[in-house]
Amino acid sequence: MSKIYRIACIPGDGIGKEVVPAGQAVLQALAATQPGLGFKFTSYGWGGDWYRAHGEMMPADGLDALRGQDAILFGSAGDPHIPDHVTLWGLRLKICQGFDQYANVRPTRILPGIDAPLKRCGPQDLDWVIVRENSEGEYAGVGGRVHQGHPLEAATDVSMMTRAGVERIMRFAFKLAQARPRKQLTVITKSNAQRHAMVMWDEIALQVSREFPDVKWDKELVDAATARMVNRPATLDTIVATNLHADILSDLAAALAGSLGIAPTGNIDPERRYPSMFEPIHGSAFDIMGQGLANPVGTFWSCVMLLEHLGELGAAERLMHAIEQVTADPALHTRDLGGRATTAQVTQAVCERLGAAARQPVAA
Ligand SMILES: NC(=O)c1ccc[n+]([C@@H]2O[C@H](COP(=O)([O-])OP(=O)(O)OC[C@H]3O[C@@H](n4cnc5c(N)ncnc54)[C@H](O)[C@@H]3O)[C@@H](O)[C@H]2O)c1
Ligand SMILES: O=C(O)[C@H](O)[C@@H](O)C(=O)O
Ligand SMILES: [K+]
Ligand SMILES: [Mn+2]
Repeated sequence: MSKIYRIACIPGDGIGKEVVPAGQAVLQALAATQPGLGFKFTSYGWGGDWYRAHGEMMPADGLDALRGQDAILFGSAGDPHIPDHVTLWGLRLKICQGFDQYANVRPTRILPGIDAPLKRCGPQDLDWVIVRENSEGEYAGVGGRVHQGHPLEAATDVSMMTRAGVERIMRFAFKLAQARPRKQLTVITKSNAQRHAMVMWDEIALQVSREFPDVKWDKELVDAATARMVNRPATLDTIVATNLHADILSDLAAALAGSLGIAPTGNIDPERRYPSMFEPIHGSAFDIMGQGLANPVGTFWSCVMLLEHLGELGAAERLMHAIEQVTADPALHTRDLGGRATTAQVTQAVCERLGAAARQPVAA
């Protein structure tokens, strides 16, 4: 039985336009070497260029086009000539919130061949998954601005947390921690300073923890967590944090594992009411866009997560193996990793490794 998955591709802006086609190329190479697996890609030219032409980042009814797809492969929202809040809210958040993709999952490991910056941290010491609450908190969008330009101008961004929202992300994180070998979860908080919503966050963590007696868990204030990530990385495994805290911690995690260009993410609707969306955690990278220098590995690893979400575990494993063979070779490192390889060379190398793997005789 042949399965053709429908994948919506939204390159967006900046290096998103370079890494998403690279991701499609490796998925295509995977399908070409695996009978019974296929992809039908539909690309959407939404983002900054669409905004210049139509006055919005994506069409008002754009979610309807995505609704019937099996998954979404996303690049980045962010254009040097459009305010960042317009691009982010008009595209990425419109999809994440519109499809209630409330669990943002961000694995970090030091891949083979990567020279990570911490001198006392070997690959075995850093193997984390950060679970980012992806629907509310600091990204609730609640707030306002009045009397602009006047001395009495005022502005607020209100972090909104709901019991339902916190319960579901805690449950997701405990379940994920339970499925990992160490069964260990660290709940990131700031309930010393933020005395309402973060206190509720802590209380709900404790309540949900009772459903998972086999998971060891602890609590860490977010500022101390940054130091722990650097000084005692091996004491962490699964981590759950609010929308903004996890956004920040995951860029730090990516840097500690070698580069922002490697880190993947899935914006997941665990209930599968809507398609989930996979993307590298990085943004448009204005400083290198259009030069063919972007590291596509974060997008490739996001494709692995996409395949896992679709239940294609064998294909996911094959792709991850090909990625790791390529990162193991310093001649195939892009500039962010200290190398000279281009996006195209890394992409071709992963496609070649997939072809070679397909030709290996299958062990009986
Ligand atoms: N999910 C998203 O759509 C998303 C995520 C982050 C930032 N953004 C947007 O992107 C724009 C730029 O944001 P920023 O500069 O803070 O973050 P960024 O992630 O775009 O770039 C930060 C630094 O990391 C480098 N970098 C990032 N990805 C790389 C890759 N694949 N290969 C090599 N180097 C890479 C960049 O060159 C830059 O020096 C902003 O508009 C921001 O809002 C969007
Ligand atoms: O806050 C943002 O800009 C986004 O969350 C982005 O940084 C991301 O990590 O997706
Ligand atoms: K991105
Ligand atoms: Mn981010």
